[in-house]
Amino acid sequence: MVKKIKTDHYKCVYDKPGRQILLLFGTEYGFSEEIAKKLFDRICLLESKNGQLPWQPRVVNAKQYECIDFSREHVLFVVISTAGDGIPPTEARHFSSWLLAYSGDLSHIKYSVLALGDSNYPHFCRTGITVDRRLSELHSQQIVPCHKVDMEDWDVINRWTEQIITCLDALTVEPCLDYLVIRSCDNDSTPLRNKPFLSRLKIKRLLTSDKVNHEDQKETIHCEFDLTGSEITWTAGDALGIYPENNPPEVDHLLKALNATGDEMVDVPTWAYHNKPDNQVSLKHSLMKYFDLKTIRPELMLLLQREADGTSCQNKLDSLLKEGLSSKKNTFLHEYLYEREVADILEEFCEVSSHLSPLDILNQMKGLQPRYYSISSSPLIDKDTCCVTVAVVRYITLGKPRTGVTTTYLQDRLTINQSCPVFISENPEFRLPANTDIPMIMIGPGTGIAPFMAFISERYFKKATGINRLYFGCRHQEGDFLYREELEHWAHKGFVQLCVAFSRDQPEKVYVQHLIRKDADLLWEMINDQNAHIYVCGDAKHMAKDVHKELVAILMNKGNMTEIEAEKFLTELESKGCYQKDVWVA
Ligand SMILES: Cc1cc2nc3c(=O)[nH]c(=O)nc-3n(C[C@H](O)[C@H](O)[C@H](O)COP(=O)(O)O)c2cc1C
Repeated sequence: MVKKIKTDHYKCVYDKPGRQILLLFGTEYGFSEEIAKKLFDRICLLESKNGQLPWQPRVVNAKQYECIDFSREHVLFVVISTAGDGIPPTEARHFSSWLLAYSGDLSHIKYSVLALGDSNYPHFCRTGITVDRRLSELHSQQIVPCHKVDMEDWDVINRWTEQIITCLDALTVEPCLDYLVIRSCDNDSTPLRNKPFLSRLKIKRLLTSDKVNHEDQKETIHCEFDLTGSEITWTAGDALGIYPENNPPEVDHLLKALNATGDEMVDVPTWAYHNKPDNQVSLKHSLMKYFDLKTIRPELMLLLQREADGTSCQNKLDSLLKEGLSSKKNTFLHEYLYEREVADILEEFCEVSSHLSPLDILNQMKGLQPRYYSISSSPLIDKDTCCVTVAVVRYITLGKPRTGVTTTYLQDRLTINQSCPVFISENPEFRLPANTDIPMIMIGPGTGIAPFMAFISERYFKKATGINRLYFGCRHQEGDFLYREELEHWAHKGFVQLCVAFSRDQPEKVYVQHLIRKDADLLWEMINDQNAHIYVCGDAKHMAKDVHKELVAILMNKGNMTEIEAEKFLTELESKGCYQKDVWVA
């Protein structure tokens, strides 16, 4: 059986005049690209009315914005996410800076922006909002209001898409011959998300103890990747993107649920790294490398529902989908999906899924995305070795053991001297102070310690004289005190002021924010008199918020500020780069 799945028709070249549309995406994790391509497909389905020439959508990655002649573009749809602590995705940063600095007239452009984000982060959808505002300042005409998407809220995405489709119906655009040639400017040799470097795993070591037997024992590893021969450069504070492979028994399980052998040949999907057009691989290979077996897209449920007419699955599917696809409005569906993987769903609704072809199902599956880990080593010390700190994810849902894809790939499957695709994700808003005398307050519990290992080793290497005060937190002193030896060595030398919160070694929980509260006088002096830089790394949802609250309390109590003044003070520190965060939502 040889069938096509999603050939790369997105790279099409138009050789006849038409009405052109630019679909520009800026992505860190691939979702913006997926939506831009969906909009492309939707536009392609539009029929021309009254003898008008067809629409000619072109999907372009914002990293290639230099190929675009904006004076020749008339219809622009931007799909862009926000990354880091409210910054544009790595590959869209030059575009974003260019747009902010551009002072020409873009009044001929009709546009709309879809801003992707996650409301758990303080700067929700900041990049999309900024792009929307800037286009409006440059006198472009907004034809559909900017929509903000909270995580994967398909209700909002579909609403935006449909508004665009309706708008296009009434839009008059002068047809012309397409000028856009993308490939000519895609000559950057630096390994990036879609062009990773195959890096050898040199060292892997367990950072947590396998001797003590706590019930809540963590499993965290340190991995060292060899970058020799790559053109990769990085700065302390950046992250390493790693492409994992799925677990073979889980792939076999899914193949069984798909009624496939795995030997069927399929096209390499369009999002695959090292994508060669018209390349074919076995279905098993494709599932190993390119598909997310864990996340169930609501579209898969819709597909099953469409096919469920008259079967015993119909009621269940109808009730799951009754409130729509939105994660906000249909928590019932999303909680249900959260506990399951693709194979579970296919098995549960096998009466329907057994009538679908593997390709029907594959076309509703999410692409396997790279995962990002803050780099825990400094390039000044060894530019060819890039280290990461990874907490291995294992959990149980519905009585079945589940695993995090990349974390167990690194721990259980990738062996020493084997290679995997990696690339750098820059984090320009998380940087050491240029002046080595500046004191630093670093707050990084758990794997949040990673970039501080890079920061401290770099400052140690440079013989920096500024104070390095580190707040680290873990569950148990004997168990998950990550990099204990290195940290205690630096502390012993007086280079690091080490403050550790062991949350579960006593009846009452102690976290980093509690230590910060106790050090209020000292921290106020460091911030107010010594212009210390504050760094926070780790969980955005709880830890970073609690630490922020504690900093506000210090400014109020020790600096006699009102809450509003304290918040303003921290915002100013943030805008001067003196309060930086590298946070994530687990
Ligand atoms: C490390 C990290 C940082 C993020 N920072 C923000 C943020 O500051 N503001 C926001 O609204 N969303 C933030 N997000 C959420 C992403 O914007 C959201 O997941 C989006 O759907 C990703 O789209 P993409 O795959 O096209 O990059 C962050 C996500 C991650 C993993």
